[in-house]
Amino acid sequence: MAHYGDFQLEIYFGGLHGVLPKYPVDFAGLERRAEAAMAPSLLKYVQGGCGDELTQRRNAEAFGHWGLVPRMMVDCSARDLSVDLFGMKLPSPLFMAPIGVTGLCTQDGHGDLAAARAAAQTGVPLVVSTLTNDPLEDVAAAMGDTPGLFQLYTPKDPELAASLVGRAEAAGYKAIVVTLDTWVTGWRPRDLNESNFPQLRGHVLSNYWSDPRFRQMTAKPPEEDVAGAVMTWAGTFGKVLTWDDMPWLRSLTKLPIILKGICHPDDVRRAADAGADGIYCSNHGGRQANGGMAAIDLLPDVVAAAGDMPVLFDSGIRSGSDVAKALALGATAVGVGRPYSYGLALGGTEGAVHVLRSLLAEADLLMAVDGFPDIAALRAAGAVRMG
Ligand SMILES: Cc1cc2nc3c(=O)[nH]c(=O)nc-3n(C[C@H](O)[C@H](O)[C@H](O)COP(=O)(O)O)c2cc1C
Ligand SMILES: O=C(O)C(=O)c1ccccc1
Repeated sequence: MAHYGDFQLEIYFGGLHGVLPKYPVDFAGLERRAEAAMAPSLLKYVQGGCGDELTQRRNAEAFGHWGLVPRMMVDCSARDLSVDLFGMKLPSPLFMAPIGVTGLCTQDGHGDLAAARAAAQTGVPLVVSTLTNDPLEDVAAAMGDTPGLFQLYTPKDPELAASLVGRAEAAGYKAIVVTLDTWVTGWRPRDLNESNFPQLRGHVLSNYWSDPRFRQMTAKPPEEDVAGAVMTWAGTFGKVLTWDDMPWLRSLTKLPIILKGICHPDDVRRAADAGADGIYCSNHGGRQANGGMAAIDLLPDVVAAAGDMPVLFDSGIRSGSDVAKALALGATAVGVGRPYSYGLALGGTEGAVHVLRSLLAEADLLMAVDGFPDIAALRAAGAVRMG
């Protein structure tokens, strides 16, 4: 039986023939390489966060005060990392979180397609941002048999919202992830000090440019007047959503709706009452609000309130043990964010695949050593809070 952990032996055996891994297998090494390779403005945008980035740092550091307790004499020679999510049988609990500048992360500007191909190669689903350099239909087509989810930034124009969701459904996406925490952009000093905001320079707006409704909203076709179209985009980008909008959102699609940015158990209950199908616990990687708690510390209460609803999680996942801890604390599926952007920047599809395989190999080997043959066992064991 093949296991994700086999990547380890592949690397060691490669070394016997003088072949070393092309990219670092750890986050710190990966980030160092990305710092040297990426264009400074893109690096700032990806690496940076809100305020003094306290929440962003906490997100990653907080995994350190959660511990797994190993169990021995359990046969873990065969491991099963698969999970069920809305009827999809996924080979692993990992997914790629939506990253709106994925398109820019490869030099050719087609990073969204490169990420989609990484999804195709690994079976790790990609949550495709509203902000892409290639239209959502083209990104879906590059995913092969791996399911994709579409992340919606809900525009103020209701017809544009309906059009984007309808296109996603028609293109075969399996769920709509509605991001709630970004109708306005957080205070990001690294970007502000350089006036660095890629969208306002006309990047990653292809889903708008290609949209029939958006094209009705601009005076001239976007190709002829990028600056004008960008202003139309800025005018419609972020609708202020409240619970009263849920019936309308629900009416747009038959697909499962997942609400991204939910961190409070009362909001979980309201989401369930309002007809949401899934919860996505995340603080946007500390990019939107600073001063908050680490997302992983909020996950247990979110899971408890969610009952049978699946809970997706991201914010601070940097290693396979982080993945395992999020699962032990009740996440149904775990999102990797910044690390795969760095993988894309270093080696396109190959680099992203490397990052995903490294995370999965570490999680798999941890489960093997610690006596958890599958995700259910990990979840049943839980994690212990220290300090
Ligand atoms: C550069 C960048 C762009 C992002 N763009 C989006 C986006 O378009 N839509 C969205 O819902 N979240 C977006 N996010 C948030 C991610 O989906 C995810 O919540 C975050 O990256 C998790 O934090 P981590 O990468 O530090 O683990 C973005 C994150 C980064 C780093
Ligand atoms: O950069 C982000 O995190 C992001 O998702 C975003 C997208 C559009 C406007 C502001 C923030």
